[in-house]
Amino acid sequence: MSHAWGYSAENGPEKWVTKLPHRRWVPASPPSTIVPADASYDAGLKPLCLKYDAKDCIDILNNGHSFQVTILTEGLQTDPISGVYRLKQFHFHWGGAERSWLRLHLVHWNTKYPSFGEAASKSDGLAVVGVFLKVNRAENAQLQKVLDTFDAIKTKGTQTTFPGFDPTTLLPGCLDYWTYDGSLTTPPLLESVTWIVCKETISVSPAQMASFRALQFSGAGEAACCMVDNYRPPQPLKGRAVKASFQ
Ligand SMILES: NS(=O)(=O)c1ccc2oc(=S)[nH]c2c1
Ligand SMILES: [Zn+2]
Repeated sequence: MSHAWGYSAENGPEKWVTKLPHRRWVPASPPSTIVPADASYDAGLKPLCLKYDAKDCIDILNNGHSFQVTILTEGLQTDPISGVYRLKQFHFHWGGAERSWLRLHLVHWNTKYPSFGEAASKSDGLAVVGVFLKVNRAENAQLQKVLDTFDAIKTKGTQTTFPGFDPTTLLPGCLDYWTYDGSLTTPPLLESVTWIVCKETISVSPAQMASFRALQFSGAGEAACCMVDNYRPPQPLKGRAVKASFQ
């Protein structure tokens, strides 16, 4: 596997900061769990309104860290921060003791900037909607459409078309959320993310969790390395305020 960043002991989160020599500190990315008592209700926060049109769904790619679905559609219409954000891609992270959790990240960029790349370097450039997924008996039928592509994207660098998928089908029914400023959870760890984390979770079955863990970090022809624990461990809030859209 390449010496680039990853999630192993050799190239994992403890080593990432060494790859960012210009950084004297490790930017705080979102804590993996939010302590509701630490959040303060903000009546000024707008309802989370997510509208995506599946007609421009592009493809699904195993990028060696996770898999990512790229969709070119309208994104957040209104949001806790001003401006219109466009969905760029969504992906997942998964792991934990007893293989117990997954995180969905819907990545949006502020269209006041000319591109995602430009936006990613600006403090108000990105908005990532996070949804926690819990493993229990229930199976999410819409999510299964994503998992049905896994045979075609088993190894790093493989991709396949993924037409007509609407990511809103993966969202919980209630869109109450917490929001706070943070960073990307993977290199380059840019501090350009407004995190918007849904209070409600969605469920996946153990069989669906096993499908995620059967993907591989490794490329075809390399020693197989299962894609597991592809997440950055929880980071301290470092004094960042967490606001809640609900009481
Ligand atoms: N995991 S995440 O913080 O949502 C996220 C979103 C977009 C990204 O683009 C690069 S490059 N790294 C990224 C990490
Ligand atoms: Zn992510």
